Amino acid sequence: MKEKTLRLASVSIDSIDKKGNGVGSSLLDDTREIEVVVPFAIPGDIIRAKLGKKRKGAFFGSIDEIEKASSKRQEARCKHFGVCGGCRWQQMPYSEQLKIKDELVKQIFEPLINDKTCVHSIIPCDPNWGYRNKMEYSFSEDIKGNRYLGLIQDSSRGKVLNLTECHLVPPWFTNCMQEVREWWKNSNLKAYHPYSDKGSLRTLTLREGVRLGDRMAILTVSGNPEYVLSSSDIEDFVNVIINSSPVEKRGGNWSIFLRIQQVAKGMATNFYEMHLYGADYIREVLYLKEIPEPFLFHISPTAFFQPSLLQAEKLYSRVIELADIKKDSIVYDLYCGTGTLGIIAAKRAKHVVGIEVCPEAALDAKTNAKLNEIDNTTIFSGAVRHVLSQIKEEEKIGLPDIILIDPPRPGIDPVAMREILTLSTGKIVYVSCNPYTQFNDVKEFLQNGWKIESLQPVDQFAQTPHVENICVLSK
Ligand SMILES: C[S@@+](CC[C@H](N)C(=O)[O-])C[C@H]1O[C@@H](n2cnc3c(N)ncnc32)[C@H](O)[C@@H]1O
Repeated sequence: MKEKTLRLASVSIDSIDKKGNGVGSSLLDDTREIEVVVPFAIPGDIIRAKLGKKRKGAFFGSIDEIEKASSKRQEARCKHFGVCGGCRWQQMPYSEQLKIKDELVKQIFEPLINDKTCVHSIIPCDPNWGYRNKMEYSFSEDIKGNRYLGLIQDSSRGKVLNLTECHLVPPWFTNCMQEVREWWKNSNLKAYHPYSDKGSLRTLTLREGVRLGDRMAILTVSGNPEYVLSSSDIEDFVNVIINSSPVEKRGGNWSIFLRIQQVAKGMATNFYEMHLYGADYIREVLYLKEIPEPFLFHISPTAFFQPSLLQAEKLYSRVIELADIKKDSIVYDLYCGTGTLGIIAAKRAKHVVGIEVCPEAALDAKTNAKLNEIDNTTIFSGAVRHVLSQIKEEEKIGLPDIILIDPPRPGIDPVAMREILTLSTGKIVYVSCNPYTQFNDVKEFLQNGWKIESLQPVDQFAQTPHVENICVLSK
């Protein structure tokens, strides 16, 4: 097949877009100024870019050659850099990444803040390599039958890279994933193909409870009955995982699950979990600033946990500091996950209410309250929008003095927002891993009489463009 020749343009990169791509301008045909988005380019670079499609007013380009490198450019650490969609900022020193993230949060919130708003400097990610405690790898097969297990390639619509190194995770993740790839290559199992609904293997998720050395592996497979795994396939998988790092050599537990993902046209996707081996959770221990005793958390396979232990400790310590909880405070912890923030807050508060939609995480939150000898919390399993209206109707639990909010990336849904706005409270501490959706929500709070007290960015995602942000609101 003849390869399409793409037009070339020299692009001076001067900014970064929402996804962390370089953005710059170029003169097309020496006359027309165009905007070009170039993945892996950074401000100060002059790039000869191959021009692709125009999307939302800008051309999408790829690096053909770096004509002049930015003075900030450095050698990437990983051999997969530039292809892998995992960490896209390795070509910038970490100090530069922090500067950009710090500026980005200020830029996003600029229309909502004034001279009185306290904008704190970003809390760095330390260490900024090897910090992740969870990674999901995808199985894929091409038409020639070549098999791939690894991360999705950048800008590729799901093409998978056979990863052999990764510096965001501890080494055992990559070793274990490679052992699973070898096992798969010697088996008759096919990778799942979403368009045809054929094949078995979808993803391999690895998680770690860092302090106690617990490790979890979750194999997600198709729910199509034609492609179920045999008991010997499952047994082999378990053995591969256990033998990849035997517990006798390292301490800590293995926890292994099979997750069955059932898709049917017009129906919501269903997940079923089969516990295959070891404990049905991993444990994590957290140390918080100015709280002498450590906290212990059990985490189920489907439950959310912050992606880096050390950054989670810094994030939670800062949230508790900014919330300034008093002995008689009633605290609501919305989107509470395994109960982490609420349980820590409960040490200082009169009562804490946690709300979490994932039933397994809500159950973990109840277990975690007991494990930490906390008896002043009530955990509700359900969506924030439903539980808040139920709490108000029943009038058994007092209204909050402080609300902690930590929703998923899309932010607070409109019905939940309406419910939160009807709660009379003095303070909101809003944590988000997506400052863009956080900005929209905060704008709505401001339209309803709230004001921003402070902003505190926290870097939980070094080597990537993502940033976490805390916003404190008062009324
Ligand atoms: C970013 S996590 C934060 C969890 C927790 N605060 C922590 O630090 O571990 C967001 C949590 O919100 C939960 N969630 C998502 N949508 C929800 C909803 N509509 N109502 C309640 N919880 C929801 C998710 O299951 C997830 O546990």
